[in-house]
Amino acid sequence: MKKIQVLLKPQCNEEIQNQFATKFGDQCEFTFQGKETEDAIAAAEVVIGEPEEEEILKAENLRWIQLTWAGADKYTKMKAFPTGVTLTNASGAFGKIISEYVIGNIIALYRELPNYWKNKQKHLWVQKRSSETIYGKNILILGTGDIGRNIAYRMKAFETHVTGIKRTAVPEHLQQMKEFDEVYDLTALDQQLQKADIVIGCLPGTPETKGLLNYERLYSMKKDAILVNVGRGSLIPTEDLIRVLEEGNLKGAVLDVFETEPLPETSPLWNMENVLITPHIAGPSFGGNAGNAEVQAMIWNICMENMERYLNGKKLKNIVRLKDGY
Ligand SMILES: NC(=O)C1=CN([C@@H]2O[C@H](COP(=O)(O)OP(=O)(O)OC[C@H]3O[C@@H](n4cnc5c(N)ncnc54)[C@H](O)[C@@H]3O)[C@@H](O)[C@H]2O)C=CC1
Ligand SMILES: O=C(O)C(=O)COP(=O)(O)O
Repeated sequence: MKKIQVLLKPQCNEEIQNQFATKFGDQCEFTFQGKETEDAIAAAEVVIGEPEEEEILKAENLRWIQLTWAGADKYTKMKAFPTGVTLTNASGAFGKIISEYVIGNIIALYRELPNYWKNKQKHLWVQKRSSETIYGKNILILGTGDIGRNIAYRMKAFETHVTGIKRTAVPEHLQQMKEFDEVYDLTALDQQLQKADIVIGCLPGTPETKGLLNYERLYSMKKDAILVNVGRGSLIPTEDLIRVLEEGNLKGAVLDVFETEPLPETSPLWNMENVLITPHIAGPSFGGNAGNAEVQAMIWNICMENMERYLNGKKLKNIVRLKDGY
């Protein structure tokens, strides 16, 4: 029997390589990271990881790409994504780590911790009056997927009121999604934005989410509200956010993702004391930074479960719908 050619793009230690070989070696031949030749790319039926656009176009036998990221926008935006190739993502692996990032940064902003970090460097003992709590706040979470639910679940421990916004009409059973106090579809966004103390974006980058939090919507938020974005930067037009912050119409922001990444050196956001910025590290996979062992284990589990499904002709999990970009 001819073996299925599988290209594994992310860094993949010996243990993982052995697991793939032991589980699937009878049916598959693997090319691991760093060993990918032109021939291996052309022959690949399956790619696990994030192939470059030109690799996808060269892979004439390609049937399935299993991303190790949750965000699929790099691929759904491709003009010539080959028909007949199934795209699946790694949603399910990032919720826990990102929710810790979100809560930690909200507390840092509320208690003005960066100010104390600066003072520490100067050996300065200066007490400020910033003592805002998460307790009792209205939290609005845009996107009720893995990340949104994990944030909601943890926010409940702070005795908050948590509202979720999802894409489509809310069936009755979802109106009672246990992590949320309330769940609405997108038509409720404008009304809910006005009530929230903390708005958290954990939406995929799609044509529908692009520019959703525009100037008018940001302006409609409470003046002492804060905004967090850990989904995709395309949700918030940067110029609109800068304007609303410069006008003092938002208390502050926690931003891990941006319309343009890296965030340009000249962006006024860098100089704003009430804006916390990180360079797209909230939910690390195998990218530029070293990553987190638990997250990576969850990603490999998703990949291996789907590999098993693929080989057994079962429906894959986490299929990304190319037509609406998510
Ligand atoms: N900052 C970082 O390091 C990371 C960012 N991400 C981003 O976070 C996004 C979400 O990740 P997961 O929660 O794992 O994905 P998920 O697929 O589990 O959840 C996405 C949620 O967004 C909702 N949604 C989609 N389009 C919508 C719309 N137009 N309006 C309202 N709701 C909509 C869906 O209903 C779903 O509940 C990813 O697509 C990715 O872009 C993911 C991992 C790391
Ligand atoms: O999974 C995603 O969508 C991410 O944004 C993860 O990004 P990273 O792997 O840290 O480059």
